[in-house]
Amino acid sequence: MANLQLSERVPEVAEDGVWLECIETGETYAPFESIRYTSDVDGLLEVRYADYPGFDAFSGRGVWRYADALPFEEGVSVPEGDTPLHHVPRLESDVGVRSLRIKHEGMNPTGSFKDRGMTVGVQAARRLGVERLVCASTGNTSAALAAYGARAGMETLVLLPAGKVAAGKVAQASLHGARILEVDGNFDDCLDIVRELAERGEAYLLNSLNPFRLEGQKTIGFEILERFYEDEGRFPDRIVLPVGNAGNTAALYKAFRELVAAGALDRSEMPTLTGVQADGAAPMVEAIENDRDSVQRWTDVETRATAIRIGNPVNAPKALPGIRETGGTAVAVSDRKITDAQQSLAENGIGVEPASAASVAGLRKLRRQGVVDADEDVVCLTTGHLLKDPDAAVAAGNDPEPVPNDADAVLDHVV
Ligand SMILES: Cc1ncc(COP(=O)(O)O)c(C=O)c1O
Ligand SMILES: N[C@@H](CCOP(=O)(O)O)C(=O)O
Repeated sequence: MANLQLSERVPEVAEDGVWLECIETGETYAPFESIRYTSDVDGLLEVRYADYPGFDAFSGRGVWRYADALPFEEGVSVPEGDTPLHHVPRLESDVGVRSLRIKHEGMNPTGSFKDRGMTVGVQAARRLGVERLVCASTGNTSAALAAYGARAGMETLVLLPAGKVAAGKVAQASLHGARILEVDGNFDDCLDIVRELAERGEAYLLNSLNPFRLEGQKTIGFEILERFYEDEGRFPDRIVLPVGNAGNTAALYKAFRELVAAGALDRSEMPTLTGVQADGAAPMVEAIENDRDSVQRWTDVETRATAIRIGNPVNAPKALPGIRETGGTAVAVSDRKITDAQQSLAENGIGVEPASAASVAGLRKLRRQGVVDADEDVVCLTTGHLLKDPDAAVAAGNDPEPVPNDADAVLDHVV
């Protein structure tokens, strides 16, 4: 059973009040010594700090506004974070909750939340002096790693499941100069290979197994709480998010635990974490429904929301306690409902890729089931931009209508 308690003792291995801790064994590690943080460690690592700051310590903008809660003062930055928390009054009344806001992470520089992780993760790579970066990806991680690796002047390898990555993401990885290695397997197979490369010391792994990645991603939680409080004078009751490798679920829970440790948030104020997966790739939902402490890997996964086509969420040991400790749940939705939600968001002016829309589809389902109450304040996380997956957008949107090259004929056509 994972121990996610934020310890009070500062171990000798700490550098500037920062260390790594195994969540299974409690073993502590120097933060910037080894690039093989997956080999001799029994469980997932988490970054721990001697001090946890409250909201009043934060200043500036974007991810680095939260530098006091991060392992570095600055990172390899494009810059990232500071994404909108949209009001959606029509969708709010359609879903039937007291308030609904959309935190649109698609507005990050490469179009997904991964940038928040990479600004910290690639800085860690710099600090470690590594030259070669690697990731497995359903697309967005590869786009972000390629961009941040390029900015840091590092060699970047990305392993993708052949034929299963949306066009916009491959285009990004390609133009930013990553070597794109297409594997005849799914994302989980790619991650197995990447872990082995990292364990052999051949490259620095920048998937969300890397604890520094999740430090950047926890700033989503800080931003949501700060902005919501500024607007409404209270914290949201619930955050609904799509789940793939479960990094964001783990990262948001860490943000809440740190704010509690700082005395800036009461435990009872932690928003309820609510994960959403696609019907065809729902191992986390299965674990929650069966009250299990770990997930069982799904070897056959399929969904139109290719970003979350994942059968073995590596952050489950951090994320399952996050869902349970906040009183949350997890739910699976069909591809049809994901597309409906993508269309609803688009009708409200918010363009997202399919995986992102899973959050709204999940909220609708839970509201219908009465799991979410009508008097709740809810934030849905939308994780990637519409242009990431142009084929899905074209399939879900209106078809172009051919018209003659003549103004009168165009008017005749539109009346
Ligand atoms: C667009 C998008 N949404 C959601 C997810 C799932 O996020 P997580 O892996 O943090 O659960 C991913 C990648 O995994 C993604 O690319
Ligand atoms: N959706 C992800 C899958 C990998 O997730 P990571 O957060 O562990 O890097 C992607 O975009 O590749």
